[in-house]
Formats: sequence, C-alpha cells, structure tokens
Amino acid sequence: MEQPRGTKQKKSCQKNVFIILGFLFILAIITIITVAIIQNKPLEKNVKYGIVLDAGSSHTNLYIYEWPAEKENDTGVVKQVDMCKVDGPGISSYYKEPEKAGLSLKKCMDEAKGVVPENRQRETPLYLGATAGMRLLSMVNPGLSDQVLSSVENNLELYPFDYQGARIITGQEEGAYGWITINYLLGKFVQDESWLSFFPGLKGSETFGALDLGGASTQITFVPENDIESPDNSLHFRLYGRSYNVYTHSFLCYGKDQALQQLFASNIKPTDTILQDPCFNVGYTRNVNVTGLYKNHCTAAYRKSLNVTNVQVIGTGNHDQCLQNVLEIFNRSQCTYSRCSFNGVFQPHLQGDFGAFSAFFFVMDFLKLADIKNPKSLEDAKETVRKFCSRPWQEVKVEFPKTKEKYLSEYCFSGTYILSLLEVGYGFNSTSWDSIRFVGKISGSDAGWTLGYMLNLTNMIPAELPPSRPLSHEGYVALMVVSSLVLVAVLLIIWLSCCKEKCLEKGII
Ligand SMILES: Nc1nc2c(ncn2[C@@H]2O[C@H](COP(=O)(O)OP(=O)(O)OP(=O)(O)O)[C@@H](O)[C@H]2O)c(=O)[nH]1
Ligand SMILES: [Ca+2]
Repeated sequence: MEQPRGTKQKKSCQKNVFIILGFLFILAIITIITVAIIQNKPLEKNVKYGIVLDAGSSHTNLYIYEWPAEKENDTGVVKQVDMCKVDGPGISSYYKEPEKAGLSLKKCMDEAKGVVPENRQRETPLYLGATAGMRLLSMVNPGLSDQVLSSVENNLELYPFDYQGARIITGQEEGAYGWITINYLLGKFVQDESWLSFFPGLKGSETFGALDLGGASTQITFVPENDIESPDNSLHFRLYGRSYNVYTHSFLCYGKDQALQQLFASNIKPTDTILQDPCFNVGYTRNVNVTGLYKNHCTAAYRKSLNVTNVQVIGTGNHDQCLQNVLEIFNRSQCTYSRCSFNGVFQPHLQGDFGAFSAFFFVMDFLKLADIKNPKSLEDAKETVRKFCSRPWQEVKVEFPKTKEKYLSEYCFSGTYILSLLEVGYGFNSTSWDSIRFVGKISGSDAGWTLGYMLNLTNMIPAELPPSRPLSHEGYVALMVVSSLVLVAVLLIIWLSCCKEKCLEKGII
C-alpha cells in the first residue's frame, strides 16, 4: 500500500538531518582530536637511570632505577627496573684479600651495562653504600675496611657510569632511607590535604614506620606522637612541603646473623666440642669454627678463652628453651629515659602502621605469616614458629628440597628471634602486632634503604611541593574530546529544535 506524501517527506527530512549531523559530528571529533594530538605533541620520553649497590653484611645487591626526566620531582615515579645479586659473601668478608671485594661485583656491573642504554650510561649516577658488615670491620680494623672500599672503588671506576663514591653509611642513614623508601613507594608524601583543614580533628594519611632486619644490624624508624628524648635518635625532614620529626635507631649486632653469633658465643663452653642447640631442628648438625668467634665486636661481651677450635652444633628443636636463650641477648634492666626498647636505648611509644622488610619478610614469608590478605595474630605467629621448631630436620629438608640449607636450618632460630625482637625488644603487643605488614616489594620495587638513598643524593625529593604543572598531553586530549562532545550535543539540540519548527511550518511533522 502506498504511503501518504507527507509521511514520505517527513522521513526523508529526518534522514537528511541525521546524515548531516552524523557527518558534522565525525568531522568535529576528527578535527579536534587531530589538532589536540598535533598541537600538543608529548615530549619525547626522556628516561633517566640511577644505580645503587647495597653492600650488606651477608651479600651485595645491585639495584637499577629509572624515572621520566620531566617528572623527577613527583612522588612514586622512580621504578626499580633490575636487581642483581652479587655472587659470594658481603664485601667485608674479603678483608683477608681486599682485591677480591671489587672483582666480586663484576658480574652485576656487566649486567648493569646491558640494562642502561649506552647513550644514558655517562649521566647515570652510580653509588655504593656499605652497611653493618663494613661498620663492624672498620671498628675492629679501619685499615682493612679502607682497603676493601678502595678495591671496590677501583673496580667501579672502570665502568662508563657517573661514579659517585663508595662509603659506609651510618645506622641512622640506613634507618632514615628505609623509611623514605617505603613511604615514597606507598605514596605517603604527596597528598592534597587542603580540604582536611576544614575538619580540624582529621589528620592526613600518616606515614608508615620502617623495620629493617639485616644480617648484622636492625633498624626501627617511625614518626612518634611524643617528643624524642635523645638527640641521637631524632631526625628532621621537610619533604614535599611537610615537616616530619622521625625517630630512628639502628642496633648493631642485632641483625639475625650477628644475633646468632651472640647466642653461640654465650652458650659455647670452653672445653666442650658439642653444643646442644634448642634453636635448630632435631637431627640438624653444623660445624662451627670458633677460633675467630670472640674477635668479633658483637661477641666481645661473652669473651672467654676456648680450648677448642671447632664445635659441633646439634639441634634439639626446643622452642621454649630457644626463646629463653634469645631473650637473654636483650638487656632490659637499665634505662635513663622515660622509656626504652632494650640495651638502654630510648624508644617512644610505637605509633601507626609499620612496614617490616629484609629478613623480617624473608622469614615471615617462608613461615606463611606475611600474607596481607590472610593476616595472622601474634599468638598464631608464636604457634607457627613453635611448631616449625619441633619438626625433625629430615622432614623439613624433604618438604623444602630447593631452599638453601643455611636459610632453611635457621628458620626456627630466625622466627623465634624476630618475634622476640618485635615483642620484647620493641614492645609490640597483640594489638599493635596487627599494624605490622611484612613486605618484600612495594609496587615492584624492593623495600630497603637504597631507593631513599638515591632519591636523596639526586635531590629528587623537594622540601616544598613543586608548582602544579600544566595539563599532561593525555589530559589535554581527553579534555578536548569531552568538550567537543558537549559542543556537538548542544549543537544537535539547537539544530533539532530549529528543524522541528521548520518541519512543522511545512506540515511535514
Ligand atoms: N630466608 C632467606 N634469608 C635470606 C635471603 N636473602 C638474605 N637472607 C638472609 O637474611 C638476613 C638479612 O639479609 P639482608 O637483608 O640481605 O642483610 P644484609 O643487608 O646483608 O645485612 P646488613 O648489612 O646488616 O643490612 C641474612 O641473614 C641473610 O643471610 C632469602 O632470600 N631468604
Ligand atoms: Ca641490609
């Protein structure tokens, strides 16, 4: 059946209107996006690199970081792109043949040459920071520690990077840079808190405290609520326009390897060639050469003359006895401040959340106590360690055939030591325990002092908030697209209302 003439005209008018509108719409979008892209071309990506060697007491790690040059004062832009474990022990262990300390770094330095593009190598800063192992060596024999550092320096200077020096960092620096690293990675430094001023009582997101457990020393760093009574433990930072009064302390000899040395030194009997050790699983045995045991600064307090050179350590896997032995290395009897952690060291009340890394993480992760999605109470953690200690060594070895024997054999001691250090040493209780997160990496970068060290030395953390930058390229394009859509929509509405009137006039609708 034939349609009436008016209906046909009406349909054709609407069709034309839609075709023209569609055409205009597509044209407008294409024009605006093209203009936005061409006129506001992003700058070519200028990536910068930085290299830090963490010369720890137990081993050396090399870290490579990268960041976009144009955003270097923002927070959270520096990313770890590579980590290389140096083969062999920490550089302080080469004190008898210092030239080998530098050579040991070759494999990782060669790897760094492969990671940093050739055209960036000359401008890439290279730092080496040595921690507690070298601190101990320099206390016992400063000449030897200088020789080790020279050997390292001679080797690092051979590479095409911008070598900035090798030095022993202080325990205070180690604590402070660890704190900066985790708060930088967690994005705690830059926050728009202007709106918070309307609500007096409300505070911005607080920084995390940092707990680092190495082989020879351990650090605790946090922003306390009360005054810091001892100047040695007090640091002041102004970062991104905010001031921070930070408490930090580094306990030399309380890293997990040196804590174990303290236990051996205290428990070995002058004439016994056997040490029944409750901190190792039943069936585990280890030979310990004790000739140099008491030459170490960390064991000086337990000095005694021995008639033996070797002692066989035999595990008895007795958690309660192990705990009793471990607690003896924390002296809590004297304190000249209003409160102390241990060994007469001032410590304010614990405050806020804490990130615990290095051996805190390695050990708790192995014991399945580090899962943030499935947090365990302090009581659960104690029970887990107790159970692990009671397991026979053969059974443990069969279950974890790929784990390094040194690490596996020490988890009973390490678990007991960590819980004692946190609870008895630092004063965490069942409630504050829940504020500890055991972390290895944060947003792909290892938690540790190296990133904070590099950020500080390259002046990447400004004291004041940098002025806000004009819109980024992506933001500019998005803004143009949204405004063009709004514009087209408005035009469309106007057009349709005009068309409606004309069509009504012509009797089309
Ligand atoms: N279970 C386990 N232990 C590890 C691992 N890597 C290192 N450790 C041990 O954990 C302890 C701390 O290691 P690090 O944090 O590297 O210590 P460090 O930096 O050498 O020592 P400091 O100079 O005191 O900081 C040492 O006893 C290491 O032997 C690992 O992957 N797993
Ligand atoms: Ca360390």
